[in-house]
Amino acid sequence: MNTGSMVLESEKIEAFKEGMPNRGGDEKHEDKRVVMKFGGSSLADAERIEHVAQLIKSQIAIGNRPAAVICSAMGKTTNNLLNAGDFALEGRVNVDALRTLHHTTIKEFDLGQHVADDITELLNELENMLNGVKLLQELSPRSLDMLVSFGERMSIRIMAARLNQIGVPAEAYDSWTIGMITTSEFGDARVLPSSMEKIKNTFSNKIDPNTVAIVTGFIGHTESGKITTLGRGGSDLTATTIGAACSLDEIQVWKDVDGIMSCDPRMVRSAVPISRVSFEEAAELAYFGAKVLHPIAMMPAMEAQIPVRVKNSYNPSHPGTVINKDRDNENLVTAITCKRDIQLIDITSTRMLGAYGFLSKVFNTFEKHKLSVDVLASSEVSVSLTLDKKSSVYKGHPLCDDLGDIANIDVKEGKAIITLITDIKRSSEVLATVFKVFMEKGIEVEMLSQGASKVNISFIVSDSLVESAIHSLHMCFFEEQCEITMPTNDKEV
Ligand SMILES: Nc1ncnc2c1ncn2[C@@H]1O[C@H](COP(=O)(O)OP(=O)(O)O)[C@@H](O)[C@H]1O
Ligand SMILES: N[C@@H](CC(=O)OP(=O)(O)O)C(=O)O
Repeated sequence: MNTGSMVLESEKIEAFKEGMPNRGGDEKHEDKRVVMKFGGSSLADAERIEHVAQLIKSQIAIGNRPAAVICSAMGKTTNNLLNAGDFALEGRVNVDALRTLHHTTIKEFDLGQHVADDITELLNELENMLNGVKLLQELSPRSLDMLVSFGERMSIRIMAARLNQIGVPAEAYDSWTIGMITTSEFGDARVLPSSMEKIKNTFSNKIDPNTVAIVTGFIGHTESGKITTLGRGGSDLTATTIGAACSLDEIQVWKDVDGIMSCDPRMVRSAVPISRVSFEEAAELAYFGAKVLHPIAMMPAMEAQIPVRVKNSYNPSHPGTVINKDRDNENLVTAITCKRDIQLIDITSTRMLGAYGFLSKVFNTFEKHKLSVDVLASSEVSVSLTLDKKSSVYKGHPLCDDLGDIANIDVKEGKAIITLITDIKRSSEVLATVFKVFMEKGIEVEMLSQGASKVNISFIVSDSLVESAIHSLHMCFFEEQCEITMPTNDKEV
């Protein structure tokens, strides 16, 4: 694809500004001020970037005006940067694939020498850094954050240049230059509350409201200027933080699906989009496997009471899913999700300690080893819990040594968590229906937990049964509306 003419033409931009809605004057304006976020899959190559750029332009034309557009790194760039770090530790430094991806995109659009020079400078800096890693044989969490930051720093420059080229005034900003300041927990930093005021001031006083700020998702700075990341998938959090700081009308997360679906559409082809969910439901869905949105990303929007809309960049006229304060859904079940290949750990007290001492020792030990538990069920003398792949416990793991004197530990592999986001006031109906389906399909439930957050019910089953279980549940709750026979109260008959 060659887009032909290049260079930001100021007349084109002026003409576009004039055509822009909400441009001052006496008319009544009904524009929506929004933040738009585009993930790596929407920015995978020149063709996708072009699609997003044209989409932004056409959205502006209909009054959907982005104060900021948050971009993730192109395609699988973050993973490729992490791999490049591992290779450097093994003595190999090679950024050829990243050079090719970014420079090919620049050439396809004919974005000009200064954009090419900016990207070359970043790639050279990256290469120097990898040579340092190779030499020092060290890649600390702080260095890893700097390493992966190059992905977003390159993608925003390309996106801003392409927007300017098609007549949408845009400027690229590394997030710290607009006030995104974080804690120094490298790899999983938190946005500092003081960022809100800083971001608000930047947008009110420093950024021309007629210019779209193209901002790096996922990355920030500590107060002392070290680059940090907000955890994988953290660009959603950048978007909600900016939306909340600037009190925008809506936070839009653009994907390749018609919103949050009743189930992962890659697993269940008949999955349907959900029109509305609450923040709480969306957070639980994300936490329990539907990787549509980063779970922590909901917080700023929830606190500022700003709706988040998940939209499809390939079907922009579809309203998508609105995530808002309250549950507004008649369905018994809002969505079904699963987390696969997890461990189920049974910890049974050898009765050396009373119930209180036993539970506190178990939880303290998990905390000590930084093992994060997803689902838990307990009795006075035993605790069953699940751990995901990232934090699995193996034979001889220090956790087993630490708990060995008070408990027997049984680790079961190959399990899956199926989570139903439901109207918890109707949990008996949900449970009756689920067990009817599972009995018909011969699916054994190994553990069950009803979340205290009041919107989810989780079932632990063998991973080999998960697809059949999910298909049957989806069919029942979303396709056939299967009948449940509730017990009647007619004992005297
Ligand atoms: N419940 C769900 N609703 C919508 N999409 C889902 C769901 N579960 C999994 N997905 C998958 O998530 C994908 C979008 O997430 P992702 O690829 O991480 O987006 P991006 O890189 O654009 O941020 C969709 O293409 C879809 O296949
Ligand atoms: N690029 C980062 C941040 C991010 O949010 O990406 P995406 O929006 O593609 O999930 C990552 O891969 O984790």
